[in-house]
Parts: sequence; C-alpha cells; structure tokens
Amino acid sequence: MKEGEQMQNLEGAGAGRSVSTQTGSMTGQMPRLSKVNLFTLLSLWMELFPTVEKKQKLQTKEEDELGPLGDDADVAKVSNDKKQVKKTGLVVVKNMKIVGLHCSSEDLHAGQIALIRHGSKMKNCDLYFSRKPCSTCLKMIVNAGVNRISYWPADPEISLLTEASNPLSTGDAKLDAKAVERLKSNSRAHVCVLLQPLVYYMVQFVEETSYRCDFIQRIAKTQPGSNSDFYFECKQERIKEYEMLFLVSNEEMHKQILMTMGLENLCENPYFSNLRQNMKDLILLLATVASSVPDFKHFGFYCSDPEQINEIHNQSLPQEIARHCMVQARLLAYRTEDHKTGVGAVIWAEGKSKTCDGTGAMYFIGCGYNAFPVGSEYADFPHMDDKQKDREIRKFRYIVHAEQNALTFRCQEIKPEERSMIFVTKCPCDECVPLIKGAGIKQIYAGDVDVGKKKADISYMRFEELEGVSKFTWQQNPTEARILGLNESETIENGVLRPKLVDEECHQNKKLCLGNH
Ligand SMILES: Nc1ccn([C@@H]2O[C@H](COP(=O)(O)OP(=O)(O)OP(=O)(O)O)[C@@H](O)[C@H]2O)c(=O)n1
Repeated sequence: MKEGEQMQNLEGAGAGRSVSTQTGSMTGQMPRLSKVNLFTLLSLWMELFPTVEKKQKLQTKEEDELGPLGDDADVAKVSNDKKQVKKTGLVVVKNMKIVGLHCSSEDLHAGQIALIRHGSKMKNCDLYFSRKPCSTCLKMIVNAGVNRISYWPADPEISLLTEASNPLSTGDAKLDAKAVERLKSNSRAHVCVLLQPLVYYMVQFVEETSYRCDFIQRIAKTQPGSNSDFYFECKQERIKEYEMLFLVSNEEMHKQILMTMGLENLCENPYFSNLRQNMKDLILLLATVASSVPDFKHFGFYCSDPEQINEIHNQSLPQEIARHCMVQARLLAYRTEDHKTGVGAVIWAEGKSKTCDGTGAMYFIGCGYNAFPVGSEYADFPHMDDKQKDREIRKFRYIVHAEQNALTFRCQEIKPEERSMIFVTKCPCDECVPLIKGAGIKQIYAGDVDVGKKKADISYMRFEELEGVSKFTWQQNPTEARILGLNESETIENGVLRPKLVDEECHQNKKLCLGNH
C-alpha cells in the first residue's frame, strides 16, 4: 500500500539504522514505538495540554454528539464559530527531529500558532495534527513550503460532527472540507493519514512496563495494603475519556465524515474496521502511558527542600502540567535502543509573557531518549547491562542518555533569565547532573528510585547534593503527609518522603509472624 511504503521510508531515514531494530523482531525482547506513531501520539497528547478548560471541551463534545444543549447559559456565551472549531494538537518535525509541540488556543488554531512560531523555517517540515487542519491553516502552511501534513482520521478541526447530526446546519464545515481538498490537490505538500499499525505485542509491553514503572510502584509501596486497583481504575477512566475525544463513537457518522474529508477509500470493509482498530490500539496505548503518572491522592512532583521554593524560578509548575510533561517523556522512552531500560526526557521553558500558544507561556526546547550514537548499526556496540560478567562488553560507555540527547538535539537555546525545566523518567545519573546544571536548566522533575545508588557502571550519587537547580521528585505531598500524620510505611531521608524498603517490610512481617507463634 502506498501510504505504508511512505511510512517505512520515513522510519528508515530518521533512525539511520537497520530496520530489524525498529520492530524489535531481531532482539526478540523489546518492541519500539515507531516514529510515526510517536508523533501521532504526541499530537493527541498535545491536544490535552492542561491549560485547556476541560469542562468547556467536554461540554462542546457532548453538544456535538447529542445536539445543541439549548438554553444553557455558559454554552450560549460561546460563539458559534468557536464551538465548531475543535482543540487540536500539533507536532512539527524537521529531518525527523521534533522542533515544535503546540496546541490550539482560544484565539488561534494549531496551524496558525506554528506559523507564528516558526515562520519560513516551516519549509520542508513534516506536520502531525491530531485533527485534519481547516482551510485557514492549510493555505498558510502549504504556502510556507511544508513537506508533509499528516492527521488523525477522526473529526477535523472544523467539526463535521455538528454537520452530520444537525440537518439545519449551514454547511460551513462541508464547504471547508471541500476547500481543504482543493488546497491539497493543488499543493506540493503531501496531505495524508499516517496511522501505522502497532507491532503486535506493543500494547501488552506498554501495559506491563507502565504498571511496573517507578511512579506506580512508588504509590503501591507507600500506600499500606494498597493493590493495583487504583492503576487499573485510572486506566479505565482514561480509555473512556480518550475514546470520547479521539474516536467518533457512531461508526456511520465516522464513515460520513471520512467521505466528506475525501477518504472514501477507507470507508469499505475491511479497511474501515482496520482503521478503527488501529485508532483504538493507539488510544489504548496513550491511556495506558497516561495512567502511569496518575492523578492520585496527594502524589505529585514535590521539592525535597522547602526553603528552595521561595524564589520564582524555583516554584513548581502546577501538578497537572508537570504530570503532562512527564507522560511525554514516558512516551519518548518507548523509542529507546536499550533492551533493558527505556528513558525519556523532555525540556520545556516558560517565556516571560503569556504567548498565543495553547500551552500558555510554556514552549518546547527539546527531547530525547537513551540510544546508541546516531548512525550506528545494530551490532556496533555492546548491549549488555551490569549483570553480565565482563565490563568491556557492557553498554554503559556507549549509550547516550535521554537527557544528553535532549540537550544535544534541542531546537531552542536555554535562556538564563527564563524558567527552564527537564522532565526525566529516571533519576539523572552522575554523568548527566553536571550537564543539566551547566546548561542552565532551572528545574528537574524526575523519579527518585535510584537516588544515592552507586552501581558498577552507572551511579546516582550527585543528584542529592546538586545545588542551584530545583528538584521535584515523585512523592506524596510532604505538607499533606505531615497534616495527615506520617504514613507508617514511610520514612524521611534527606528531606524526601520515602517508602520503607520492601525487604524491610518483609523482614518486619516475618518478625511479626514469628512473634505470633
Ligand atoms: N537519567 C538517566 C539514567 C539512565 N539512563 C539510561 O538508562 C539506562 C540505565 O541502564 P540500566 O541497566 O537500567 O542501569 P541501572 O540504572 O543500573 O538499572 P538497574 O537498577 O535495573 O540495575 C542506560 O541506557 C542509560 O543510558 C538515562 O538515559 N538517563
């Protein structure tokens, strides 16, 4: 299939290494998220950026599917135009490198925002939209000379759902869809659906690794007697929420929309059912990763040293935003080239003034994951970890860490006067801590499971002593914990709430059992 071939080419060109490592088939161990799917998921995730008023979004969704809510005062305030335009997430990619993560704001569409941000630098870029862009955006971005425009094949930016459910509609959305088709056929840019089927055991792999990830394990250990229910409940909620947002629930309506968007060829079976299955798989994957950094009780990213947070640069982001950026880092980790441990990192900064972007004053600086040097082939470097005998054949001297790649391939400068922050799925190691500080990054958001550990080839000792950079680690809110009275299963180490080690708990249980006899 033509689209499939294009996806393969994209993938090969970007990664610069053998195809076998892309799928994990040769290693037999770890599937990797293809770049196309990563960009697609990030675009959907950007649509959910937390500065967006969720309530308003859900209300609009309900209206779209159930018809206008009539005399609801809040809804009446929103102009017809605004109701018709759906929130959109956008990933801008140049030479397979992410150079922009955007989402639409109250006033501007995602494509317009990208134009303002990147201008003529958009030439030859690839754009990944969470909705098919409208003609207002498309005419500008094709004019800027973009290479490829890919979109999620559900309801477009100017909602066709409203048209499909309302016979009295003025037909504006249909007119716009026609204009988009005309712009598409007359432009150099390739406008297409890019939805790559997942490697067949990817969903299962993501499920297992999400459940085992440090953030979930930390909650499970800290909550006495807790089981995994909270994680599975959270996941079910996320699946429902995202299916509502990213999938047209009524299949007939979905077909009508695809036809109006010029995708008649996808409306016949088995293509239509395959398309829906691929969409559902990706939604499930996104929901799974999102629930690995859950909004749960008093857990969040908190500073170990309360004295640090007086200065403005040191103040923590709202928890919702911090969690959102950490999920981005978790998504990136699924591109890892390390068979055992995937790590993702993303750097954001906060500009001086609120900008036009749906991300508020936040703007993207760079991202990365742990991988062997660019251009290396599968067998160039050792892949073993420290459990193997010979130190010479271990991976550690060769693998480039997630933070190192994020810093190297950043697309913006880190400005000393701005609050810049890095989100890493694992604690920064001793190699990375001085790099992060030296680069002028003001805040680190990370897990702290390895803090203070010294291993044969990698150690995590310097993070604790690091000064001049604020550290926010995943833990129970220390203030809340103090109010509630310190949890039995927690201790304080270096000002950070820590769950007691499992061994310690087991030991105590053992003693108790012995005592009972
Ligand atoms: N802040 C960090 C920390 C680690 N890594 C990456 O994470 C992997 C660590 O390898 P692993 O074998 O997991 O080392 P340990 O930390 O020793 O793991 P474990 O506790 O399971 O032994 C390496 O690819 C390294 O590049 C990273 O990218 N960024």
